[in-house]
Amino acid sequence: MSITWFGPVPRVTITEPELVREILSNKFGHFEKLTFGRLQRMLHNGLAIHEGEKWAKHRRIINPAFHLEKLKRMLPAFVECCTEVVHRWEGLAAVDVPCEVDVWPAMQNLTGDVISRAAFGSNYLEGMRIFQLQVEQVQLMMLAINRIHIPGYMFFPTKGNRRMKQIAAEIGRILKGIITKRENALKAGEATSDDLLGLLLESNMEHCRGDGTGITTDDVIGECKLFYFAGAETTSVLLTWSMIVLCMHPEWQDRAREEVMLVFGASAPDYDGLSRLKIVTMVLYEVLRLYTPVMALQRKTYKPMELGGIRYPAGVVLTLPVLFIHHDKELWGADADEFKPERFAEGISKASVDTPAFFPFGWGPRVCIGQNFALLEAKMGIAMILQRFSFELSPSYRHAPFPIGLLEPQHGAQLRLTRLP
Ligand code: HEM
Repeated sequence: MSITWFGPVPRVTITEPELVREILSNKFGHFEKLTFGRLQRMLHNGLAIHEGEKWAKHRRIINPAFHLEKLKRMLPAFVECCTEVVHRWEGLAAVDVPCEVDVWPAMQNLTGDVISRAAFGSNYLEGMRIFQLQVEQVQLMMLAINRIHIPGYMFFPTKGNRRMKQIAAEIGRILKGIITKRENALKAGEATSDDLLGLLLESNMEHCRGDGTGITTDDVIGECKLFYFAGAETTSVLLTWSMIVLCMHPEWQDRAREEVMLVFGASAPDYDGLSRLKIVTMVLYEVLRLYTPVMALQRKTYKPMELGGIRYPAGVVLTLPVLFIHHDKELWGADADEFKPERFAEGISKASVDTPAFFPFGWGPRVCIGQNFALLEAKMGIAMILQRFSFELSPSYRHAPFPIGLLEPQHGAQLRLTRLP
């Protein structure tokens, strides 16, 4: 644990996994999530990140979208999106003649496409445009954060700030268009409420009936934006690092491919088969440990409280440095920095020494809502790629994990893909 006083707000970094779990479990309601106030203002974006009763209500409405049965029904959409990527690559690579591809943008498109279909069903093409705009928005924000030294800079009419406002307006316009179309279709009995937008709109209708159970149209928009924001880049980073790491460790690439071929042969992966992929799952967990996409979590004490024998007043910001914890030699052993998927052979709880210390999706009531979605998507993507290609690092690849929002490959992920016979 380390304590720093930064301006008027005391900040504490908590590295003990037991305390991290206690904070994230929030049993006694002492902690609140830091909503991205400043970040959201910079994004000109009303993401639906709430606290208290409002959060609980949203979670009640959205959770059904992630039930196992719903996820299973999304699989054909996952297959379609992954097929598009591998077909594009098959067009570039010949058997025995490798082609060079930066796989990162391809993975970004893939995960944006998947979220679009899951969220908007038949309206997914309009949704894809939102995803591209969100990517640009986050890039502009990161540039601005690195430049901001002047208070109020984000409100200056600079080129970047003007573009961010334009983007926010365009996203709002597209979403309103999708929502109106879908509402009309629902009224005409032509649409189902199977996708996320359908669920949100059903709830919005309840809100309009005034029984207090539903959410407003602005909330629907905020929720759709949050989906892209939380679900697309995180999963694309996981897929990208997985491919890079499998290049660095060809023996694991071979083992993972053997497993995939044994379970699926040349057929499209199905849910039951994906659940049986042990090696691929171990590889993904080890990538999430070493290249944790969300590097740190934050909470704030809501009232005076005691933690690990120390008393804290209200208003203290607690940083939980997940990436650091995932590399701690005391928790993971002397080989903590090495890629060793076998440490997950007996599951997550036995992977670390003495106490569970694996938090890529957070923990407790606010654990990532999309973790099963993300893992299913990543398994599907990796399995379909392994079925068709072998891959190695290109000589132009430079290994540079870069902590910019998420942990990203700074110079891209240039790989050489060879089609399998
Ligand atoms: C590898 C992929 C992913 C990673 C590493 C990841 C990581 C996380 C983490 C660490 C949190 C907790 C933040 C906190 O406690 O402060 C979180 C929350 C969340 N994630 Fe994910 N996520 C991933 C994929 C997804 C996907 C695919 C979706 C949606 C389709 C999603 C939607 C959300 C939402 C809505 C929350 C907020 C939950 C709440 O506040 O109750 N995530 N994610």
